[in-house]
Amino acid sequence: MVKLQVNNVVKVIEKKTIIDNFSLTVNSNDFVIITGKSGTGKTTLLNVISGLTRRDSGEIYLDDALIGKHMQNIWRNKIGFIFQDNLLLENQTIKKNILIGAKFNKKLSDEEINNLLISVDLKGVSLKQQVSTLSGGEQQRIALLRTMVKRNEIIFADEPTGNLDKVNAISLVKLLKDWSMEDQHAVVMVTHNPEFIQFATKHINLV
Ligand SMILES: Nc1ncnc2c1ncn2[C@@H]1O[C@H](COP(=O)(O)OP(=O)(O)OP(=O)(O)O)[C@@H](O)[C@H]1O
Repeated sequence: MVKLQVNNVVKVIEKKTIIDNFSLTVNSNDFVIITGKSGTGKTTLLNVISGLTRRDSGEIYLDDALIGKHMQNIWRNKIGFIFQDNLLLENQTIKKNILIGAKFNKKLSDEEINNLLISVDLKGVSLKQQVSTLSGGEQQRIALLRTMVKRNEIIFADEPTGNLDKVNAISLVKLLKDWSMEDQHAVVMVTHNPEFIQFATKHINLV
């Protein structure tokens, strides 16, 4: 099923065409990876097709509904974001950080949260523990959970492994991929790391 349809999108910044007639079909089970050298427009593209940034022309459809040039609430509830800087609430507990994501959805029991933590290899941490006591990789997994519990239909991720070492980076992308396959969430991820292409159902290299 087509989740997101991007047709001939153009983005011009300061008279420079950064995105030139870009088209993409994202199905509900797609794991799209966008690579490209620095400055090729990866972040700009992600921001435009996710509605964070206004496009100059072209069409974007989400679930067959044409999305206006400005992001709308109806669309916002369907999409989630993961960034390099995960912006957790440093002085709050693991539980509180995860539940921020569940706010618009349902209340999760401690047992459900513990099961989620196990699913991202964080067995043994306490729900009352401050997130600041976790390592960078562990914090990034909490950020991933926070996004997952929103159950958005499509996740846009911009260099989500940027702060992680190689082992943690690959493990995070695997988690994202497993989750997207199990629950049929689409993912569109921007990365400079060609190692992740192995996980892609669609790969786009910007030049
Ligand atoms: N707000 C802005 N004002 C001016 N130029 C911009 C702006 N945003 C992006 N650009 C330009 O658009 C081009 C693409 O930038 P973008 O950040 O999308 O590339 P990128 O592929 O994500 O790069 P990197 O891998 O280094 O993060 C660059 O030349 C950048 O200077």
